[in-house]
Amino acid sequence: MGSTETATKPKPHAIFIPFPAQGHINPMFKLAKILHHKGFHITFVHSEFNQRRLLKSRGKNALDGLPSFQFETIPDGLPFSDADATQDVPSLCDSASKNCLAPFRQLVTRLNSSPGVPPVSCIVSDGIMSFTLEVARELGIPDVFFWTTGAGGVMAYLNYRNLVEKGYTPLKDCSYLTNGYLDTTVIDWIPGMKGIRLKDLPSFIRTTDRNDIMLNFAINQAEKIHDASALILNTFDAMEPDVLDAFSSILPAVYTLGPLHLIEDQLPDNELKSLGSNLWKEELGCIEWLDSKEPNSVVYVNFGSVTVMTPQQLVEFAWGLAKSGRTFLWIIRPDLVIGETAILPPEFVLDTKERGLLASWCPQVDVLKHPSIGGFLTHCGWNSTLESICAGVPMVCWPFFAEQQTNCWYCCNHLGTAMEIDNNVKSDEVEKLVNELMVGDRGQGMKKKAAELKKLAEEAITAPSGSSYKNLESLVHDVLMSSPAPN
Ligand SMILES: O=c1ccn([C@@H]2O[C@H](COP(=O)(O)OP(=O)(O)O[C@H]3O[C@H](CO)[C@@H](O)[C@H](O)[C@H]3O)[C@@H](O)[C@H]2O)c(=O)[nH]1
Repeated sequence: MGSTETATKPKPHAIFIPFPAQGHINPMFKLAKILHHKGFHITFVHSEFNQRRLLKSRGKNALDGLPSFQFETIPDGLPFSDADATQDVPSLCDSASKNCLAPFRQLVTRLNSSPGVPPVSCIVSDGIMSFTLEVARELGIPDVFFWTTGAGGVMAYLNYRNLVEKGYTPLKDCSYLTNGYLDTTVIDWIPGMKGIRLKDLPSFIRTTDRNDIMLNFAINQAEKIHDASALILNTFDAMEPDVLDAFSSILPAVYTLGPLHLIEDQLPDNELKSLGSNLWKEELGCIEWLDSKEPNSVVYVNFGSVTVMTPQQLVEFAWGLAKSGRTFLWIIRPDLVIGETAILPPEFVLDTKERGLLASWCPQVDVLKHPSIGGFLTHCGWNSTLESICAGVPMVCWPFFAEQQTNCWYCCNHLGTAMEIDNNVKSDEVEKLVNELMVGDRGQGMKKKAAELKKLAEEAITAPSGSSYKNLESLVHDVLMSSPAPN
């Protein structure tokens, strides 16, 4: 391409629209930064609700953006709330699919008539915000879906309709939730997921209602993948080879680009790199506290941005940690406990004050790669799973909902980097598994496996032959800059 042509041709303009929740925003934000570094003009769309939270947690300039990296907002369709909390997920899914198309279309129209802004040339849409396909079709531009789960999660959701048609879900009645049916029913026909039980499939099958919002939302959104220009996953080929192999005959264009936080890490230290996406204020003192601890001595406890638990479950975790005698960093989100502020027993606080640090939110990637962290007690969200593996940290998993059960199954049974804690959590089991994780033979074996995967993750993003490195190059050149619109 000649220099005159380069000077006149507008930049490619990618509009990013994540589902408005932390675990979705983070990986999409990282990809947006990476594409900006590659010369794209970026518009990153937040919900109005999250815009308020970002301004609160990151300061009034948080959404000023940079030249060619702009933030925009659209309403999520839920009633106004001033809370600094995770929104109700089923309501948000329902509302986003019904109410976001019109404001999104208006936004794109406005951007396309804004002087100095290059025309929107591609959409990078969260896989569960598939209403964007309509706008892509109208404009004749590619719409690439970013599913922020692992490949296993996507494969499971793609088989939800089969599970309904074969009669596995909805469950006949509530007794099926506890009578062993979920634990003993092995599903042997999902490609690439041999040996998975109903218990390990994404939690929305645990319903007795065929009209359940989340069951139907998952079915509908997963089926839309076939209409997208391509599918992006924040995973890497050596992490989920069986499912990814199985995808090759089902989905034509899958781009494994992960781990994106490792690619983000390689960006030059500048204003772009320092843009952040956390909805809660990070307590940076955690890192200083970790600096004072011995290598591999600290258990890190964090259940992500959506998990909630009962006051009793909180107390079981607390006493389990206390009885383990281990040093711990426990992140307790302000809205972690159902219906109330988290209250820990005063005896627990007194008992552990020399060796426990409690905080409400932290810079998790930095925490996990800190040398003093020896293990992670997690809910097994996909980002946490990937971030833990990339830091070579083994896990104890307490999956809460969505595809966390699937991630947990995969880490425990295939990767060998995790152990599962019973859903009906008891302090004795927490104590036992935390000690096994930190000093037991099993924990040491898991740590070795995690270290091997960490190396493979690093290889995946390395030029010139890393699978994620190559996929990113071909996504940019073959799809985002030149592909025709979906039919
Ligand atoms: O104190 C904290 C806690 C979390 N995080 C970050 O927040 C994200 C949390 O993501 P994830 O671990 O995936 O958990 P959830 O927030 O629960 O994520 C939702 O989205 C994920 C991606 O689709 C799904 O895998 C989960 O099931 C779903 O609950 C990660 O990037 C963390 O690094 C922090 O920076 N600091």
